[in-house]
Amino acid sequence: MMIKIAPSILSADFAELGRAVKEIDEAGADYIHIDVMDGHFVPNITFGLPVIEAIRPYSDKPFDVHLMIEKPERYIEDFARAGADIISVHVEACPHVHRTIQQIKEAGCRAGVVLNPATPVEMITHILPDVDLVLLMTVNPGFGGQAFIPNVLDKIRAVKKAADVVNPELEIEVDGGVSRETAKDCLEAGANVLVSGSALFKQENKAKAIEELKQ
Ligand SMILES: O=C(CO)[C@H](O)[C@H](O)COP(=O)(O)O
Ligand SMILES: [Fe+2]
Repeated sequence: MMIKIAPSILSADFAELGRAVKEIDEAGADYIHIDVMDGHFVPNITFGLPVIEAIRPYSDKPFDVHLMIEKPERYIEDFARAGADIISVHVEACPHVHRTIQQIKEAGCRAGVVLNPATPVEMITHILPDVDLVLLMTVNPGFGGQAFIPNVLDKIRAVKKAADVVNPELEIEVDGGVSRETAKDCLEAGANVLVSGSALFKQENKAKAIEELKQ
């Protein structure tokens, strides 16, 4: 499957967000990864609907919206209208995750489901055929710049193995602590979408950094 890089704008300069989105678009980002946090599901607050709407004109690349919010079903249509192309919800935040996935598709978006590092893959086995993407957190969600949790590699392999049988088109995305070193392990384990925040935004030459991650 094609390797894709999804820079996380969590590490961008928020005072210059439009410019940052344009910069990573032109540097070859495949998706623009957007971390929405509510200060409740995770211990941090980032940004929401009006910010997504405001940055939408700065890139034509798919907006990959990672919702770290409680009861995300309340806002699916709003995020679709604000410009999301992919909406991913945490299984830990969704008691009726199958219903929420259908809701995302009905809103015209691709649907993703996310697992925290300690949540077993078995939690999503039964919805693998229904989702377009599985996002495996490789840090505890809430902040950029944390250390990669290597145990998650086994979960990548397990999702890949199951997806090959029931949903071969499934994208497997990893998020948190992805760098040149850890990217290789994730790709070998079966991931094809790499989120990168702090490691990428630290680099002056974003195009080179994106290309290096792919290699
Ligand atoms: O979802 C996230 C945090 O909850 C971010 O996408 C992730 O942390 C990216 O940042 P970094 O690459 O610096 O770890
Ligand atoms: Fe994220």
